[in-house]
Amino acid sequence: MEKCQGCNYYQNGKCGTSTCIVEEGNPLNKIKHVIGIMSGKGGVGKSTVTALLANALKKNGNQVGILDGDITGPSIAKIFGIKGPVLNSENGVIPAETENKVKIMSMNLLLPKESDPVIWRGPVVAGVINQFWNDVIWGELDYLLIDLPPGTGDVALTVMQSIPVDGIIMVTSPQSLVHMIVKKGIKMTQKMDKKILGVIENMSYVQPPGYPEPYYLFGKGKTEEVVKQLGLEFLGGFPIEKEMVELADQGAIHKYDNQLFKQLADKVETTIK
Ligand SMILES: Nc1ncnc2c1ncn2[C@@H]1O[C@H](COP(=O)(O)OP(=O)(O)OP(=O)(O)O)[C@@H](O)[C@H]1O
Repeated sequence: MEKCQGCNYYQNGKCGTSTCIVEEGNPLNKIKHVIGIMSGKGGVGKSTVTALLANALKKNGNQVGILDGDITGPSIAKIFGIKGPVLNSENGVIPAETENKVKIMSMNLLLPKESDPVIWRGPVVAGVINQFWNDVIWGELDYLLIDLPPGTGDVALTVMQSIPVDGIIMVTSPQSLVHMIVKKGIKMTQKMDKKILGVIENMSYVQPPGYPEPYYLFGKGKTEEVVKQLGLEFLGGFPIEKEMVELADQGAIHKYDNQLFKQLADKVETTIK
């Protein structure tokens, strides 16, 4: 895995060319659509949004996979309660499967201990993404969601250059600082000629039990305004949700249901067909 540099990737015993090309992927895979979940800044809830969207797409009757592109800070396996190691076959790596039958490939499923750090330079990390695309037997999927690491670095670049991404969903939290950083992700996506499906605001508000109105800790409507100024679609605001975090911490995020994500899944299905 550590043999190739930059856009290079290790396949069939040799490194690919240094030019970034769109990869065909494993011939055993029939992946209809690829969607990247991105944000400029860390900790805004990308992995949470990825997991909840995957659940909603699955519930709508789709075959769904999640490629955890956050190689150095993977959290997808943990919030679904999945542990490695994943199995290898002669045709490639067999992804793990969640209780609700979402396929998952994450760096944590390859590490001896989930708390072991991955201390690799960017190009090596980017190479692993290509391997997760090429060497994992995803089989037939309607949607592969890629949970990108925060920022506009090597991994985001590799995903946009070498994987046929149909669209990007941007995740932000309501603070203006995050808006500024999210704009960088939006500009990068536009430069790479990828479609932005819209922006979702996570941790929009809080509604403690017994309170009649939602409380907007960081102000109401600012994200929507910024998103509209950029000519993009605002996909809605998801609140700070105690029940969801408790389930995620127990490794049972598949048990959480939410109408906003049902709507998001419906939207994805009608936009990307
Ligand atoms: N709507 C929410 N309500 C409450 N807690 C949330 C919400 N969304 C995310 N969190 C919590 O915030 C933390 C960060 O979320 P998450 O891992 O999804 O963010 P991320 O953007 O993927 O982070 P990273 O930058 O590390 O990849 C987690 O503990 C998660 O449970």
